[in-house]
Amino acid sequence: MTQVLHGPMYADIPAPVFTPGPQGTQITVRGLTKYFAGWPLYENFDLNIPKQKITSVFGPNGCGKSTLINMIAGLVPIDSGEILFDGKSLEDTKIGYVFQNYREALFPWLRTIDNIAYPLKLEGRSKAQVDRRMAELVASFDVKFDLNRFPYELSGGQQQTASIMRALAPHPEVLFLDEPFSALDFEMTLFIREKLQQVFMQTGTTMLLVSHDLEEAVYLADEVLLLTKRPTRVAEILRYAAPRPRTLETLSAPDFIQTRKLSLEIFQREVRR
Ligand SMILES: Nc1ncnc2c1ncn2[C@@H]1O[C@H](COP(=O)(O)OP(=O)(O)OP(=O)(O)O)[C@@H](O)[C@H]1O
Repeated sequence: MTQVLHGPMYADIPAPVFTPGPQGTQITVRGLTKYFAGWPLYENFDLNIPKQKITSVFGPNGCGKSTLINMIAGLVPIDSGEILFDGKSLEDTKIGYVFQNYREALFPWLRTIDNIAYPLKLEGRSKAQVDRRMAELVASFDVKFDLNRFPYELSGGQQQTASIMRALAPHPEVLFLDEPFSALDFEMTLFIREKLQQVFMQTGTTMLLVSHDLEEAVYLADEVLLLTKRPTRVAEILRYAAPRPRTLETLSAPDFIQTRKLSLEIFQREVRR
């Protein structure tokens, strides 16, 4: 008589159990898979992004830094996997997004002030609530330019400042920034970088920042997420705990230099692999 030694060959494969990240995790990514034109970019990718921290995303060209934050922010569909924000879905989470290309980010037919207030109006806030929030934003960004101008009448740095103010207006739980400085000159980069740091210190908003510039990535970060070439995995996550505010002196401090050096070594190892 034939004995059945194993279970049924065609039993359904059980769905993987969702394992939440450790205490203090804001975004949990599990089993994320994304193919472009039949080629895997991410396959079964897991990640925990900490709450009330700045995470910088750095990695080889084309490894999928922008696609990663765009998938988490719901701008690019995923093939499979699960992404939760503090245990909630994206639909139940307030997010803000700052695009690299500020020229196309603001509505050209709205005055800058109305661009910034736009998400508050979408939320149905009263005029008094909008005015109060606008006053707070103007104070915290120390805005010196005329918000009644149209975006095309502003400099690039002023437009990007307005984009960041708009993204922060509704008090997002998470702020996504895709290379927010790359289209700005050096002076404006320094200015906006400091503003972002100030806002972070005031509000503790979780930020996920894609950067091409390693110095900038480390300077702002609590964690540097280093990615591999595609199919993309986490190469390493480096913690950088220098106190804030970080200043020009930070750039020559031993722990900053050490973190940047280690990031560069990991990056080069992954590029050569
Ligand atoms: N809509 C798309 N269709 C096909 N391929 C895409 C699409 N979007 C992105 N890709 C490919 O996916 C890969 C990752 O792109 P992504 O822009 O996310 O990378 P990145 O790391 O941000 O790039 P970079 O370092 O150049 O800014 C690239 O090879 C890109 O060509």
